[in-house]
Amino acid sequence: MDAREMKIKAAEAALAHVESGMRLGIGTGSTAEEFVRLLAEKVAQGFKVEGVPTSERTARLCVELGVPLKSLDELPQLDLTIDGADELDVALRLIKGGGGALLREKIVAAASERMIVIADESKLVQTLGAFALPIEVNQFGLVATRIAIEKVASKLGLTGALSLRKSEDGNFMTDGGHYIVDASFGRIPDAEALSNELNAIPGVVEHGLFLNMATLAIIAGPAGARTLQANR
Ligand SMILES: O=C(CO)[C@H](O)[C@H](O)COP(=O)(O)O
Repeated sequence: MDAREMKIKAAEAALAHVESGMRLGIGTGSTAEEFVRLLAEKVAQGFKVEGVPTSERTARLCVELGVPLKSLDELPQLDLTIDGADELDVALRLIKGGGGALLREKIVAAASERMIVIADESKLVQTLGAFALPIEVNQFGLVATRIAIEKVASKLGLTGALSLRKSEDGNFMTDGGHYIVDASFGRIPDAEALSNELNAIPGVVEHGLFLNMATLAIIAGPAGARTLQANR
């Protein structure tokens, strides 16, 4: 089974948790897109859902495939969000934001009663951090914010480079008009401490550590999909 087939397996298993009439948060990334494709097939057969997309990219795909959308202001309380992740551990701590949608993804997940993460097994790690942590920062004061992030990293004994994410035509810009600094820490032994410290930096708009948010993970491997339940 190749990586795409594993993503489809995880997305199929997630679809089984979706009931007609649900208000759904819809994630961003290649795994979430497999979910959107499957969801669109059900919608075409008469399944009723209303989706809130976590990015412009996801919104475009939903519109193209006929998945009905609302804004989060129209549907501020959601039943379930289905989203991918760049890394997760068995405690269902996540790193997200590889696709640059972390701010809207976190806002939508926080507005949802439940969050199901879908991923292929390559995303499951012992300790978070091999994937560079995306940190969304305000354009104003970028240098000062970088210095503040470096100070936090040093205080927590984290080493590794910070790099400003680039796109083809300059700095990568999020849907919210912010930049992303990717922090290659290698290992993040205390994700809670790092999250708290980053939250206290004014120029940090949001970061990609999603802690205590996912309620279930569906991990697909060659033998099929298995679930990990949050222990809370
Ligand atoms: O956080 C994300 C986007 O901001 C994605 O969920 C994450 O990058 C995983 O993407 P993919 O399913 O393509 O591996």
